[in-house]
Amino acid sequence: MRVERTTEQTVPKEETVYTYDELKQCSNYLLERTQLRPKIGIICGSGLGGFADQLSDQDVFPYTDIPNFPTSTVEGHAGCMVIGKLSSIPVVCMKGRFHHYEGYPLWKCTMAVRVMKLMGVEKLLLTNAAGGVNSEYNIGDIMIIKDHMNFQGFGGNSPLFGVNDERFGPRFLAMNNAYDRDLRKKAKAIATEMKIENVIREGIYVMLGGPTYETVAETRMLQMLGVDAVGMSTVQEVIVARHCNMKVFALSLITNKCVTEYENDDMANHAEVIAVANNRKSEMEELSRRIVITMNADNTN
Ligand SMILES: O=P(O)(O)O[C@H]1O[C@H](CO)[C@@H](O)[C@H]1O
Ligand code: HPA
Repeated sequence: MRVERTTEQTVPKEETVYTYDELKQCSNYLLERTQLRPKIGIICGSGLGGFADQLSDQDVFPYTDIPNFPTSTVEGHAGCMVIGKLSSIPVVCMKGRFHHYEGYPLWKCTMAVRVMKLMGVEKLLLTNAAGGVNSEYNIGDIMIIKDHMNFQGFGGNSPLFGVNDERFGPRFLAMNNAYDRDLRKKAKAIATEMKIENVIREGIYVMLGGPTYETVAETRMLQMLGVDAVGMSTVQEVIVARHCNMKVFALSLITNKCVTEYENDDMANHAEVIAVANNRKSEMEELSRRIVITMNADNTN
């Protein structure tokens, strides 16, 4: 089902998943318009798209120009693909991701990961803004994602639902070590070099459907389950990236503390999420830059 918006109404329509050829059309469109051949892909979280501005020799493609592409509708997600060089390394960067709550099915939210794969991308760096569930986490902490809980999967939804196309990957997929152990270890060493180890955490991310933030009862449940941070993205992209055998590394910026007391009137809000992302911009960008250099130097697969 797809949700198609008109000015007055929301009309659900039948829709089938992208074919291999449709995704190939997208990757061909991009490859025909850039000299660069990136092997590293980046997906930027809410308010974190400024990362793409660091790239030199940029070729910029608004999603609205790329054939078959969805559009970004959320503030803090500019909605373009930037191909350029980061410290001389060719990369392709999504400045704006697609979320399930925007009305896109999970297979549609993740289509750009497969487009990147068809372009030749082998490694994926993802960032997101997330709420701190772990009571020891502070606003502005940067969490290296160690693992996730796929709540959509528990509920019977997956970006891999439907007929499996073996050209992308296998029908059944192991998900241990989804967030590459070696890259996580190296990222911690980089954080120490940068002298930001005091704000670095490593933990478990969960994606809920949104767009509501969590109730007190939901946050308490997540704490009991061992969740450290909660957001509304990333998990589906990681599943699709692992399905096509990309190496994955991901960072959550803790933009707010989830409320666990009924007497607490703090209200999570997107303006605060964007503001915190803006404040931590330089650390997130420098850490990500150094991780890209590390990913580029790593020849294992
Ligand atoms: O995960 P990203 O895209 O960073 O965005 C996060 O911020 C928004 C909520 O403020 C949600 O979309 C949540 O997922
Ligand atoms: N909950 C869910 N998603 C989020 C949050 C949150 O508290 N903060 C940023 N994205």
